[in-house]
Amino acid sequence: MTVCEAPGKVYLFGEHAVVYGEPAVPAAIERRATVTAEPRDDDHVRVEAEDLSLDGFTVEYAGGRGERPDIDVPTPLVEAAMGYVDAAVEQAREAADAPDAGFDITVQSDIPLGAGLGSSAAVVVAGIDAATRALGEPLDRRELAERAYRAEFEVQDGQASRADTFCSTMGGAVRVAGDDCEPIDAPNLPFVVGFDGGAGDTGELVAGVRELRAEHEFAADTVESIGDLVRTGEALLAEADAESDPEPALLAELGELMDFNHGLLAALGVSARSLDAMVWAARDAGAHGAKLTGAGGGGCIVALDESDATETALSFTQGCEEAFRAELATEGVRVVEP
Ligand SMILES: Nc1ncnc2c1ncn2[C@@H]1O[C@H](COP(=O)(O)OP(=O)(O)OP(=O)(O)O)[C@@H](O)[C@H]1O
Ligand SMILES: C[C@@](O)(CCO)CC(=O)[O-]
Ligand SMILES: [Mg+2]
Repeated sequence: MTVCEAPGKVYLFGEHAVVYGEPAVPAAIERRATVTAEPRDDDHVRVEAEDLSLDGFTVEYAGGRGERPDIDVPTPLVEAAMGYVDAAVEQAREAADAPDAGFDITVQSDIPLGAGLGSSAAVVVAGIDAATRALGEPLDRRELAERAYRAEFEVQDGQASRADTFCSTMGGAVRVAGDDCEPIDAPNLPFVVGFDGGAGDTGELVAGVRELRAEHEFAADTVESIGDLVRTGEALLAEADAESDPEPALLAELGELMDFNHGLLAALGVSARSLDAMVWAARDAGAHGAKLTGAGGGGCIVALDESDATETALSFTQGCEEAFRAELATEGVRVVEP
């Protein structure tokens, strides 16, 4: 039995624009998905994922005792729920050159699903790592990250960047632009997360931005402007001392860029009333800056605040279900049991 765990992430800036080759800077956070993989004697895959729940289904039964009910769960729902685990198993089989390998897989996670904290990437990264190790074919981290990207790319119908999967694999803060992925030195930033209890569909939201961008030059310019602000942010991080606490002036400048980034994401149509409400609550509480994180549509915002004020304000904000401080996860995917 092999157990691996991989972290979720917040975007300091650059989500969505990163899909079109602009740079982005995500940072891994100490919320993890844990995947257990146990090889089987046959080629079946059995998945236990207790965090996945279906909204509703129909059961049909003839009444005879001992007969199995026919449970009607719409195929797209099952596919949506299972897609990432399935794609991770496929990548592991291919990497280990074991097309018929079967597994018992268990997924547990403290990353909310579809909320912008990279739950899909964490599940895919930990899943591929656990399954390849269970087959005795561990991958180096670059190859693991690349395969995890391919899995997300496939499930999201070609609408994915390498940012989430690379960040979850490596841990810490990273910079991703196209296929250029590098860990970067960044000071330990005081991230506070607000979660509205909801979710957004990453594939759909990315497709929406893609359409807008194709239709209007000003939308394409907006995507480019996000890239410009990320380049400004990167330069600030490069000058900062990664070993000591961030200077107030750095936090103020990063915060300003985060505020700007949220405005541009909202212009691209990926914010939501609940996300805007949490962003404003954070700013009113004195956060250096606040923005939605990840695909948007619902889910989480991230703010910068070294004091408790933002977390407290968010916990009293209507529409915010949970507020918490997110510590930087300096270690990416790791083995819990060999
Ligand atoms: N604990 C889990 N168990 C099984 N599958 C999971 C789990 N967590 C996430 N997933 C898979 O990931 C999907 C959510 O991925 P999606 O990309 O939409 O959101 P996200 O990764 O949380 O947010 P974002 O991509 O915006 O950062 C779920 O529908 C499910 O298929
Ligand atoms: C919206 C997006 O940029 C981030 C989702 O966490 C999509 C991606 O990069 O794959
Ligand atoms: Mg995702």
